[in-house]
Amino acid sequence: MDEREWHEERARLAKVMAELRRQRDALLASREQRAKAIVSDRREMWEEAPHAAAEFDEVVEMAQHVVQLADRERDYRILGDLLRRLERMLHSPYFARIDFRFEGDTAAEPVYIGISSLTAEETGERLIYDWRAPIASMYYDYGIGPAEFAGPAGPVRGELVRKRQYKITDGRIEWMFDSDVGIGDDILQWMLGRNVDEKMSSIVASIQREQNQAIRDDAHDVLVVEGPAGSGKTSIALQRIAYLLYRHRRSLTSQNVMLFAPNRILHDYISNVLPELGEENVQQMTFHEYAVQRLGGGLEVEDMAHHLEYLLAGRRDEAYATRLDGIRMKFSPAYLSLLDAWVTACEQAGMPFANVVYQGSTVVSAAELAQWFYGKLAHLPIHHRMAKLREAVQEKLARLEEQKRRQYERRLQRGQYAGSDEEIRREAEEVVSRHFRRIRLEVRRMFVSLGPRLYEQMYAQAGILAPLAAEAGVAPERAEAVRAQTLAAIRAGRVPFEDVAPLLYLSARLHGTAVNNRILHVLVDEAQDYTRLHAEVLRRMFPRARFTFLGDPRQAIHPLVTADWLNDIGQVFTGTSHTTLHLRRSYRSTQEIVEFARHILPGGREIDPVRRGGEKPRLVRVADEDALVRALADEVAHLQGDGMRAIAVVMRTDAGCAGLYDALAAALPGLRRLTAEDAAFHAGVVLVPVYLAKGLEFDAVLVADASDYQEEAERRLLYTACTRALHRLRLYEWQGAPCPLLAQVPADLYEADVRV
Ligand SMILES: Nc1ncnc2c1ncn2[C@@H]1O[C@H](COP(=O)(O)OP(=O)(O)OP(=O)(O)O)[C@@H](O)[C@H]1O
Repeated sequence: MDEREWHEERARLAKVMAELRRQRDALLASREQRAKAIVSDRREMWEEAPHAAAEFDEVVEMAQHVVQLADRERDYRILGDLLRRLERMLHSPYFARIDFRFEGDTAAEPVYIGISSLTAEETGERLIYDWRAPIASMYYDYGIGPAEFAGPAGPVRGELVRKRQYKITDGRIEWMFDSDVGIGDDILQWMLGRNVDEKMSSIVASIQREQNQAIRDDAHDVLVVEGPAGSGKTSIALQRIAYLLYRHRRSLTSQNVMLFAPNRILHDYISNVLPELGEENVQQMTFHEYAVQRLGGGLEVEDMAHHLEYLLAGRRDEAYATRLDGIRMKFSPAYLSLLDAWVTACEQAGMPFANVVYQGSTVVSAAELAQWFYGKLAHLPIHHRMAKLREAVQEKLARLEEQKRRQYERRLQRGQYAGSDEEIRREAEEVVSRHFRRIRLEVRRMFVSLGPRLYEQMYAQAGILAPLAAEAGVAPERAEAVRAQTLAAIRAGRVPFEDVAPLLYLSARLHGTAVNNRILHVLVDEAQDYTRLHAEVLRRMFPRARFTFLGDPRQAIHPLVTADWLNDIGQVFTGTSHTTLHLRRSYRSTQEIVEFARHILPGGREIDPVRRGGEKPRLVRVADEDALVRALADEVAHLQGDGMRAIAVVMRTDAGCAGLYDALAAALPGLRRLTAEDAAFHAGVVLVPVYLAKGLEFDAVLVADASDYQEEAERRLLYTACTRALHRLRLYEWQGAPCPLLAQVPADLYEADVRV
């Protein structure tokens, strides 16, 4: 790039910076004025607040004051948001420019692209386009040559004649260069060569074409994004949220979007991306948190982490074997039919209603509920019946409350209570409505508990699992053992992981519709760890939502979960428009790490690493635990010397981490152990079980117990562990106990080392 171009670009940047500063200063002044007005409004309001016996006019005036104050406060907040956006732009106003020649024109127009748009106030000139604007999509989708974007009246065609990328920091151009294909690999290399930060960053400056398609898909109700480890699925989820919030800004706010991720650590790790993009964080949940919320208190619901720990580290006894048989049956497609059949049966008879009892007396009896349910409501579908039943109970309670209130009022009037009629009425109302609030809570509890009771009732039927057993390859008598085990758990108030989705499904069938109408878009990251039943539950619980599922079947860490339903999404979301996008490239790890990791999996060869060279992974053999600890400590020191900050010692289980922690912490002061109870990501040196490391990334990964991955079902687990690494990967085996899952990895893909 020649000096003249540098000069022009610097001059343009100076013009943009001057406009940004002008707008910032104007905003600051206007905000200050508003702040003063708010303070004086508040003071005036308190000083002139009408006294208790105020005239009607005074009260009306006061109410107007309150509304005006609320308006001013809202404006003040909006100004604050705008100001934050301008401050961010003052730091780095744009990251790219495309020059586009509209069809029929002779000259090309430069289009500068940044996190937000900017228009010059005096001239109306558009100085920067938001990366989400339709015209900006050409930056991601095309190289030099013919290009088009979606205009309001159809495609707008023309030619891209230049594509330029910038790195601007604190209003200074650090570098810029032109590229003629996609987004220059140089930039990508530069972005990927960095070290892991405390939190994930946005990727707007280098979104790749295949990713852009996923981010901007707006034509489908259900979108599935499948791609290998490090292909940017989590990044896509977040930039897609930002895109949807922009595109539908009149009808969609952050309150209407829900993001499911596997654990709180990951939630914390990604929590900066949306604010960085100028958007508020959306609602984030784990499926477990959602289940606890839906199923009400009083039940002990097992989460994924504790469940996996049990599967991987639990004692292999009779109970363990029974549980495994149970999981096989409960994850099979036929289980859904069994649950449906049970609901159908209960539509005819046997719904497990309970008496609603308050202070020893029955307010609504189970028999009465059943009479309504199977009587005048019998013609309705079950969830309508349930809604009507609730209404009927509410009405009955309202009548009862009125009756009680009158009774109580009469008692007060007859008694010693000294007060005006009005005071007596108010006193009676207060006391009685306090009681009825509690009764209503009891009613709510009874309805919420119907799901678990229905499930328990199903498991109380001998032979109920028999039809499933054959399909899941489980002997009939084993099915009875599963039944007894599940029944005992549910009766003890425990909900094992494999029963959580079924239970929620039953609840959804019962209470279905009226829930979560506010949520209009649900995104599910790490979708490969969900079963079809999970998806059925989500569909029913968010009836107005569109869905985005992002996952990688090769990283399904549950040994018995196969996310086949993701390939058959139309079966779950019948009657919706849906599509699946496949990503091929992997951005996280060096080429050497991807090469190594993909040999762990059958069929892993299709993964296309972005060409970024590094060191070969190293396989280290150690004699005993002392040698392991020494080798790990030396390696960490060495990696830190090379500038790596985020280093994970990954083990198969939490029990493994607990066993190694004391010895390793003595050799590595500052080591942190991450457990399922943690809610924050730390970019230092951590000891972590693999199922908690999923979704995260580290500069270097040290798989401390490679010898322990012995079973075929654990391939995906080992693959997931290895693919957390950006730059360096080390695996440690016991001498004489090689990991059979590494047998197919060609010897020239790693370096072998022996430490004794
Ligand atoms: N287009 C891109 N430009 C720059 N960096 C990218 C791009 N796409 C992905 N990355 C980076 O690659 C890494 C992996 O991305 P991300 O975590 O979103 O992938 P993933 O598919 O969710 O991975 P996994 O399935 O292994 O959890 C992140 O550091 C992300 O910032």
